[in-house]
Amino acid sequence: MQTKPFRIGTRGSPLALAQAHETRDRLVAAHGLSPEMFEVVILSTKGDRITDRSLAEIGGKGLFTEEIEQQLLSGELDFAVHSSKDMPTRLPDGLFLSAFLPREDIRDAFIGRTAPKLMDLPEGVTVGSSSLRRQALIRRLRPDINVITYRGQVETRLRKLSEGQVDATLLAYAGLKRLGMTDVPTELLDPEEFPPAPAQGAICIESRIGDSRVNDLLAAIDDARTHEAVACERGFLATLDGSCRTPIAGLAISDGTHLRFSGMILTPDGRTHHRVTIEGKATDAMALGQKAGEQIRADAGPGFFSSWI
Ligand SMILES: NCc1[nH]cc(CCC(=O)O)c1CC(=O)O
Repeated sequence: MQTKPFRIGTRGSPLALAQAHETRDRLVAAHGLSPEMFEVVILSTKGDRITDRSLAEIGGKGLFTEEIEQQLLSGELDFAVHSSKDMPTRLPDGLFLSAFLPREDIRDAFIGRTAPKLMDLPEGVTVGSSSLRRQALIRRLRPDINVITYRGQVETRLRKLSEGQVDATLLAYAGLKRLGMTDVPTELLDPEEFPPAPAQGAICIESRIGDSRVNDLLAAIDDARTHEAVACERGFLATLDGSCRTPIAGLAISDGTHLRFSGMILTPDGRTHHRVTIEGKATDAMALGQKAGEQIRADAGPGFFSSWI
């Protein structure tokens, strides 16, 4: 019988904490353990400390995970809870994404101050977003709109919006739901027109390869359909994403047997985009995502990527 609590690593933002607590609650319920068997350990990451520049500028993904992964590798943490969307496609040797919680709503939420819907915003207004994908999708649908980079925790972004720094912003509906802020969105965007980021809305758990004590514990709360869908989306991302500078969207849906994936890439100005759709066996999830990535790359041609990078 284990007596020392499992140490769960997380960032300290309200959203990160909500995700760590949801994971702990599910483990407690699945195993009939006492909540004291889990200790939530808060770590500050470079991505939390640097808030004045876009993620692409300061080095992209990895900024939210580096410090946490070091502590996983050194054994100070037993596992870590993350937004799968923030995870680099390549993890440090010795670590893997061992489990995924059932996925939340995958849609982007539009939060408008001067109009409730993206397509109803007055001409030439300013929308704040830090995501290259959201910026490009906005420009595609509303080329007249001025898009500015706009970072910070959910609460900070909403405060800046209410202070009038921007006319509207976009956030993942999943995050707002987990924070109990379901009344904040003024529109939920159609995923056909406004496809989500790969892995949006999915909480993942990262742990050490070969740590069977921890990985057996985590296996009980792994949601297979989410795991397959995110594996496919990350396969797509890994095939395309050399630089973190390409606006990429992708969504897979698995019914446990069969999986269907749709992906999209855009130029940052939103003027050009390409789409791909692929279907196959859920057990081939990652290979399907990679194949979709190769297809869309071939369809776009070399000029697509070299036009702005
Ligand atoms: N780095 C930002 C980030 N990473 C995960 C989420 C939301 C939750 C999710 O997609 O699971 C967010 C905020 C947002 O996009 O609004």
